[in-house]
Amino acid sequence: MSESRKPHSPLEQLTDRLFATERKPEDFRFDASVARVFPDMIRRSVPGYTTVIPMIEVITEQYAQPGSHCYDLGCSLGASTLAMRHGIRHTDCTLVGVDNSSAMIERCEHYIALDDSPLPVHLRCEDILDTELMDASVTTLNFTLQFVDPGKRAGLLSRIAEATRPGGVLILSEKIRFESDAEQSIQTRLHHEFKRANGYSDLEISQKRTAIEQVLIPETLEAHRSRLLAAGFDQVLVWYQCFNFVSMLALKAGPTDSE
Ligand SMILES: C[S@@+](CC[C@H](N)C(=O)[O-])C[C@H]1O[C@@H](n2cnc3c(N)ncnc32)[C@H](O)[C@@H]1O
Ligand SMILES: O=C(O)C(=O)C[C@]1(C(=O)O)C=C[C@@H](O)C=C1
Repeated sequence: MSESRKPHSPLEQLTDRLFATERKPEDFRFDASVARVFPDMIRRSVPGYTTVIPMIEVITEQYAQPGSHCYDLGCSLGASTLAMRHGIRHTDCTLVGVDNSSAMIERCEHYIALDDSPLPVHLRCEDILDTELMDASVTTLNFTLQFVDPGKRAGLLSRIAEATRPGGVLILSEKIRFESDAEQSIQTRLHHEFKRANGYSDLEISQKRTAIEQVLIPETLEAHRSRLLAAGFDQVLVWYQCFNFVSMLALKAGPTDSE
């Protein structure tokens, strides 16, 4: 077999060039071509991603409760799942990763197998809108809710809040939009500069923007905050922001919180 026809190993680190040449406009999907380059794509596209992932481990360590379930909803290749796995200190916790892209789940299995932590990871190739949630202490939606139909977001968050134990949390990372047009335009420009600094061309930035326009629907921080409170969480705080990307922590009050 010639060098160029060798099959890629499932874990080979490939550079994202998906939007580098002119292509016909099509909605972005998490298919096999995206799964192949995803570690490179998300690191070069989401400001703060390389900080958020290790902090998910720190937050999970604080809030994972013995005997509870921990969920990573929209786990992709398992970067956030592995951060949770390393943060969980209780051997009787059940860690579940869910994604409805079979290309992502297949590769995720390889990454999980390579990781040496003993806690089992249960992977489900399912829609997070249908997946069963119960007795949770930590749930993560790391840049996933933004891809869910806006009309279905409140129902999902209510189901998560209902499944969460007192003292448990939801880690919610999202691309956001801003009330003020002036701020929207500054933060978008800075995000695009971040992409440029990471080697993306103007063509790549503009074609990706068109591809995600109808698929990734950002909301304001206030919309997130009020919906999380309405869903049944007691407190919402922003623990990270870089340009138009934020990560929030939504908490359910614990048994000792009012003392
Ligand atoms: C930006 S990626 C998440 C990144 C990942 N959490 C990480 O930290 O590396 C979004 C993922 O959500 C998945 N996704 C989007 N909508 C979904 C849904 N309704 N049900 C299940 N997975 C979904 C996509 O397939 C994709 O893998
Ligand atoms: O907003 C953009 O330009 C992005 O590329 C963001 C984003 C994301 O936030 O998930 C979009 C799709 C890919 O999953 C990687 C990054």
